[in-house]
Amino acid sequence: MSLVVHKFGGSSLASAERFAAVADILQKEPTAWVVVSAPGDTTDELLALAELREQPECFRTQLSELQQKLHLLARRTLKQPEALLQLVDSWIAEIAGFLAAQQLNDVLAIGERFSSQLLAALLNERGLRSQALDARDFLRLDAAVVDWHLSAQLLEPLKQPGLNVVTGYIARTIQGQSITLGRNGSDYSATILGRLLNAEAIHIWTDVDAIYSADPRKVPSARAYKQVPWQQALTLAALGNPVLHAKTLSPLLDAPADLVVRSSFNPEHPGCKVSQQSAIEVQFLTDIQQAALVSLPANCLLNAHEVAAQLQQPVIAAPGQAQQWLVPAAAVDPLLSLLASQQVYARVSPQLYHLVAWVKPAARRQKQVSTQAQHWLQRQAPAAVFNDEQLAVWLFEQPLSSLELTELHQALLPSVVQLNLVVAGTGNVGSEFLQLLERQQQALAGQIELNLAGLLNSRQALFAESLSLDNWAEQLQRAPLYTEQSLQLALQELAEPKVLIDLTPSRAFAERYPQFIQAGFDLISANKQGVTLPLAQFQQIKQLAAQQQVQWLSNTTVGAGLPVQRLLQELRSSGDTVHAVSGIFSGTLSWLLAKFDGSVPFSALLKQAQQLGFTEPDPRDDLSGKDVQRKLLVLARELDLPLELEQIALEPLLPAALAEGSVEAFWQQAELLDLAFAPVLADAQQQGKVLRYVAELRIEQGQAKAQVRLVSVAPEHPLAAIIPCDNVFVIESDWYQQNPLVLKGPGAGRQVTAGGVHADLALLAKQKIAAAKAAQHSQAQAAAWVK
Ligand SMILES: NC(=O)C1=CN([C@@H]2O[C@H](COP(=O)(O)OP(=O)(O)OC[C@H]3O[C@@H](n4cnc5c(N)ncnc54)[C@H](OP(=O)(O)O)[C@@H]3O)[C@@H](O)[C@H]2O)C=CC1
Ligand SMILES: N[C@@H](CC=O)C(=O)O
Repeated sequence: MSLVVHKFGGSSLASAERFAAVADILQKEPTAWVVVSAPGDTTDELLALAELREQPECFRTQLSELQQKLHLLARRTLKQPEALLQLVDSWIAEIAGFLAAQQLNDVLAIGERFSSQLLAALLNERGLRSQALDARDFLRLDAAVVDWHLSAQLLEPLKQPGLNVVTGYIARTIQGQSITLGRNGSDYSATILGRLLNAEAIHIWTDVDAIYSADPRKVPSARAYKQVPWQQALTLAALGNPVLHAKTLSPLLDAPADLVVRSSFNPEHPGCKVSQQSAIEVQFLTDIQQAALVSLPANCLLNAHEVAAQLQQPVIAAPGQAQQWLVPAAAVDPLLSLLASQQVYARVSPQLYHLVAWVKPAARRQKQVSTQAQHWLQRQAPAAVFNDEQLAVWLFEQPLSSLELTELHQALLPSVVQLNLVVAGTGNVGSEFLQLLERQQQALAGQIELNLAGLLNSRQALFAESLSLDNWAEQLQRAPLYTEQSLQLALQELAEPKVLIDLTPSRAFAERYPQFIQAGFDLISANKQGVTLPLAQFQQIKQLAAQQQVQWLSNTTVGAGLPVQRLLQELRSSGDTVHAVSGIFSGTLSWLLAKFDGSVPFSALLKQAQQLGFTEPDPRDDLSGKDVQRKLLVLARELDLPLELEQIALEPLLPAALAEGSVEAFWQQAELLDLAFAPVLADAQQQGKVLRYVAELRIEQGQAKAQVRLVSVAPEHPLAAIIPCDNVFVIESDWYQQNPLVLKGPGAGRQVTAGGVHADLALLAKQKIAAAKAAQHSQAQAAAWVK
């Protein structure tokens, strides 16, 4: 069974209300493991108390205040606090003795012991089976290194069903002395426990629900990430980021668990996942106020990561310079002592620097910074620059102000509008669309970021802050199976603006458009099912889209990349009235009938058309004329004609015997097509004509008459002179009566269709850019009015 370890920090346990909020969270997870820190500032108060040891009066006053504080918290949290009050009194009575015996860690342990007892008691009062566990009863460290074997052995008999609430921050040495795990020690306890229990995930509950691209107190425009790839989290941690510590991540280096940072103040938010499986691309800007540059002798083989782990301080090898290390000022002396103990004598820069590091986007591995960033750096003139594919480090002689850091952040991570893309369907059209996406991203870079945030096929779905285009197929293959509910949840959570691009052939999927619109999506469909739903259902989606002010673009549903719907829209918006639309609407049938001369069997040609990506997933949709019937309906609806599919007369090409059964069964008997088509071709050839499958919509006195059928035309007929796969749209209108308007070109295929979908996307992107500019403009105007 999947197991999650939840860790709650001091701010999540600072009051009775916070304990109640934590219990509310755990109510939904009745079999989880929980790690707790001391409530609020209790550890600092215990440390302050220890310092007052030589001043008995002050010591007694502080001790009594602490006792009262813990009593009050227990009373406010529990209905029956008596047992815990007695326990607190016994711990308080022991403090002086511990201090006299120089056992400070036993004193510090009181904070976590109190939290675990209080939370377990509260959970029991709520009817959730739970026990408090003192981590010192199982967690053993030998010279600051976890003894995994012994700890696991000691933990085994302590496990109980229900909730196990474990003290964070504290452990024991092999010799049995209490120890603490240092700064952010409870996070470390949680990941150690996660590994001991083989947990699926460790949720670190704190007061933020994201990991930011920079410290939001210094850089107000910092981006909140919902997912961070493991490797980048490690780099960020190595740089001393306060949200993630290298030590916290270390137990999970060779374990498959995810680490999730969540806010106990906003428990519905899924938080930020640090995932080993993530293929997303994020970047960070982080700084260290006072850093020294340490130069090591050329023959020194020490590794900065290992030294950092030993010192529990950030020690970073300067990118591209293994013998030059960067360390915070406070770590210089401990580092020099450690080096000296190994006969390594290093040179330390005479001055301290303000270090600014840029953790680069993982997928693009940029070596160059943007021109804007280059200009900024020229102006600021850093004293030293180190750069490799993953990290850039600049050393400045003066500290950078918050404004300067914000400028650099803006230059490195420009805040252009981001449009989140979810692509449904990764077959012929979908994979070609993804192939073309990078070029479109680059073409629109600086104006809008076309961010691939979700991908799905009929089984699996993959969502992330930003998906890499390099290996989307492998990523999707490894992604979990989804249900309707899980998919809807993931779609709902995605930030707006967002567009769902439907490249599936599925009617069931198209019937979910109202849900997608309600979740805030614009829609782009190559799938014809949505635009050809029964009229009432279609109109309901159109109305909903209008109400929610989202777009529904579907230009590729007819003529693939040919802009036939847009042409009709333009004519109508210019005051013209369309009287008829006719022509060849099927790329597959156009190709087959132009190629079919009897030299190659019809069934073999059909197979080729499928391989070329022209046919529908089920080619009977093409042969039956249904696909053409649908396309004619789409154009009729574009002209606001209230037509249903069944009102379009259809003459199928497909022999009735092949209409039933699976696609596989159809392909097995496809030679029946050869028998059916040979006489049709012979008949046309005898008359000196060619075969064409045509569609026609005529509007006479407000009444629409529509039909799709096979015809034979003379070689001089306009529909005879085509290149195989061409679609031809003949439009008759007030202004194009004698000489109709003709649109002609390839009407099927991966590239033209994917290109057409990109044309819809570019149109939508332009609208989003314009909307963002309009919003900025009105904000600026509002600001001017306020002044
Ligand atoms: N080919 C062309 O020239 C043109 C095609 N179109 C339209 O584009 C669409 C895609 O065509 P094409 O790429 O050739 O088809 P493919 O069969 O090659 O790919 C279809 C994709 O849709 C996925 N899919 C099927 N059902 C669902 C569902 N219910 N939910 C999510 N995903 C689903 C499939 O998943 P899985 O991989 O799991 O099977 C597959 O990835 C069709 O609607 C077609 O009519 C429009 C204009 C031109
Ligand atoms: N199968 C269709 C593809 C485009 O819609 C066709 O052949 O026209």
